[in-house]
Amino acid sequence: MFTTEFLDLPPLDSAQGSVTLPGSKSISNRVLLLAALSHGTTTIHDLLDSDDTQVMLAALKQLGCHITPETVLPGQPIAVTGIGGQLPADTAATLFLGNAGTAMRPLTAALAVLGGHFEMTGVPRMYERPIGDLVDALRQLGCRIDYLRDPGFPPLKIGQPDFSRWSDAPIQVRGDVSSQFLTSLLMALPLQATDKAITIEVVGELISKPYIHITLELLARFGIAVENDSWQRFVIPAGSRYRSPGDIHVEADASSASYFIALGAIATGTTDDADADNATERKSIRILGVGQDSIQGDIRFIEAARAMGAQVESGPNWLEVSRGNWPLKAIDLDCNHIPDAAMTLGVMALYADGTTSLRNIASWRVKETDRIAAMAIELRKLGATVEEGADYIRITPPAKASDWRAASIHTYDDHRVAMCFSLAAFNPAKLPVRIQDPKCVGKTFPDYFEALFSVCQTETQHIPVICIDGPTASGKGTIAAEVAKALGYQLLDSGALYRITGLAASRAGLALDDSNEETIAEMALDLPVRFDAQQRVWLGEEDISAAIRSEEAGMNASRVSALPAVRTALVDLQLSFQTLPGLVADGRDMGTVIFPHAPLKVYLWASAQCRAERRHKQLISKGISANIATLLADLEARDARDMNRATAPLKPAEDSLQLDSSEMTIEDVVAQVLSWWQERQPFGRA
Ligand SMILES: Nc1ncnc2c1ncn2[C@@H]1O[C@H](COP(=O)(O)OP(=O)(O)OP(=O)(O)O)[C@@H](O)[C@H]1O
Ligand SMILES: Nc1ccn([C@@H]2O[C@H](COP(=O)(O)O)[C@@H](O)[C@H]2O)c(=O)n1
Repeated sequence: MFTTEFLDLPPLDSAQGSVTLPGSKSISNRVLLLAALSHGTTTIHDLLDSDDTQVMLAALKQLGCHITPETVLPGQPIAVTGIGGQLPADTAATLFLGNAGTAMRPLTAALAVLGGHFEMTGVPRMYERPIGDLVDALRQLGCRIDYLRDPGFPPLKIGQPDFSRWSDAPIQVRGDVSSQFLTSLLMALPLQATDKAITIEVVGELISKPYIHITLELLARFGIAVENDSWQRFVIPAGSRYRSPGDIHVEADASSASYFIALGAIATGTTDDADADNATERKSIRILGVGQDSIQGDIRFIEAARAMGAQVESGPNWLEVSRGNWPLKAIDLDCNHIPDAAMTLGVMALYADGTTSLRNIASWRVKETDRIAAMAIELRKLGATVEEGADYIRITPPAKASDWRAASIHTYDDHRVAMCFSLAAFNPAKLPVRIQDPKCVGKTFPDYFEALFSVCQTETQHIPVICIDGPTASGKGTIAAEVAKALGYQLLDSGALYRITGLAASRAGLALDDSNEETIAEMALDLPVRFDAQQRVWLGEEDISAAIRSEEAGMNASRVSALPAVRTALVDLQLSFQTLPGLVADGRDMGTVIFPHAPLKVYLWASAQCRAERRHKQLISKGISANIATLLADLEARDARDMNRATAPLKPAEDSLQLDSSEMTIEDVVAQVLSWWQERQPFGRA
């Protein structure tokens, strides 16, 4: 997951490949709660690991459920042993539910029926999301719920219910604000329907019926067969008792699929596809984990995408999408049946041939943010003309490529805003798009951007590179790593490649001079080298991170790096690091030879004395004894060799910015490089 302040998406060209989507949030949190309320142990496969499921899991643990393993581990099922329909008397807890509506509302209902003493808390936005209709419904039954701040909104205090006041009358709940209120009642009331049936009556038109469909399907899997009378009355039968189904699989998130369906519709061809008949390969995006058998309502996003021009094929749990009509066709659609996925249509509208109207979306206003307002503001930033109303949005795309704007998208702590606006990076003006606070995707799809980049292609020249060159111990490696971290970019420590080559050659007993130039170059071409996520360096199965960092390894690197054939052998490997979303490369010739067109080149230096002192401190801190005078002599020798060799000598690129870091702290240097970088972006300062 990208945890940077912002993520800059370079202009993207096309997309092709296959993605496996994470589990559905709606199904994951429902299954977790149902498993928790059941008798027995439920083994849940493919559970989503996200902010919202994490708060649910934490709450269930607080309520005494046994959960193994304690956190969701990739590829591993999670086992939840339920409380069997009742909590120990006087259970008390304060539950923090973040901004997870799928945790706050159903848990409130279940705990209000079970009884105990609870405080239901969350993030500030949760305290702006209505819950009054659910509380009113539960109070009809005799549940005790108080508002701790504003009436109608969390935080809430839950006490011991008094069901004696309930006359068996149907429980009434509004259906036109959020379907989560009805879902919450449907999941909580079986706990009370042990002796007699309970009827729920919906007041007003029920919105988002597909989400109720998911709830009913899952209730059936846990032994509760609710009678659905035309979506207006729901009867929970007498004798209801939650029973674990044993194993249950969570299907992939159909709302998350919408971004990749849109990607297929927008980006699997290019506008330059003049001679499609001769195209040898039909590009497509294959989506794994969800398909035509999905129980999720948002799977009907496919119909809307087809109406706009997407070509979609499907199987039970897969979809394959490619571009059909181009530009996309503008549509006018009642989106009540796909409230979440419909946001994606808002961004697809940027690529349409006219004005797209998305109607009946009032529920957008009470989601993670006011989504109608958010979409309108951000789409306008990109150059679209937008009209918004209480329950609709109308989007007219920029008239021509030059009307598009490079925008910094505010994401309102709303995962869906972040994900759908990433699709604006395919704009015909080839402008980058900045996504602020990209980690908000953690709510449902923590690795969304990684998945996106894995299937997107763009011209190499569009993938930005920041070069940091300079003499030894000037701080290049340290600064490059920090800058890459701040921007979410890849990191190339090119010196490590020469160090590895030097190590491998000296281990092979070769003299590191031109008598072995070709042999060492061949070794460099075939190095089984790998950098892992912890920045460790592997040569085959051996972790050589420490071995290549000695002063001797640095000197050996300097020797092999003076051999032109070795330098040539390592070029392709270095170029291969230039991948989405961008690269920070440190070395001696990054700006002069390897990435001559890089948009920012920094030549970082410091006085020799200062560098010798820094290296001395660095070695001492690692427990390696060192002597400043010797270090100074060694680094001056290394500088001389690096600067005076015939091929790719160390020197500032003509268009580089020089930075003397002798009197600067690491933080100062990082800030300076980032500030230079910002100055080159079209978004202005973040
Ligand atoms: N501006 C700075 N102020 C103080 N110390 C610094 C500064 N920049 C880097 N250092 C420290 O100097 C030491 C050397 O830095 P680093 O290893 O990043 O240099 P380098 O240029 O990559 O060296 P080499 O080319 O030998 O790999 C590290 O201990 C680092 O923490
Ligand atoms: N682009 C580069 C990077 C490094 N070298 C040579 O490797 C030596 C070790 O590099 P470090 O950055 O890890 O210290 C260095 O002294 C250079 O001789 C290079 O030539 N080109």
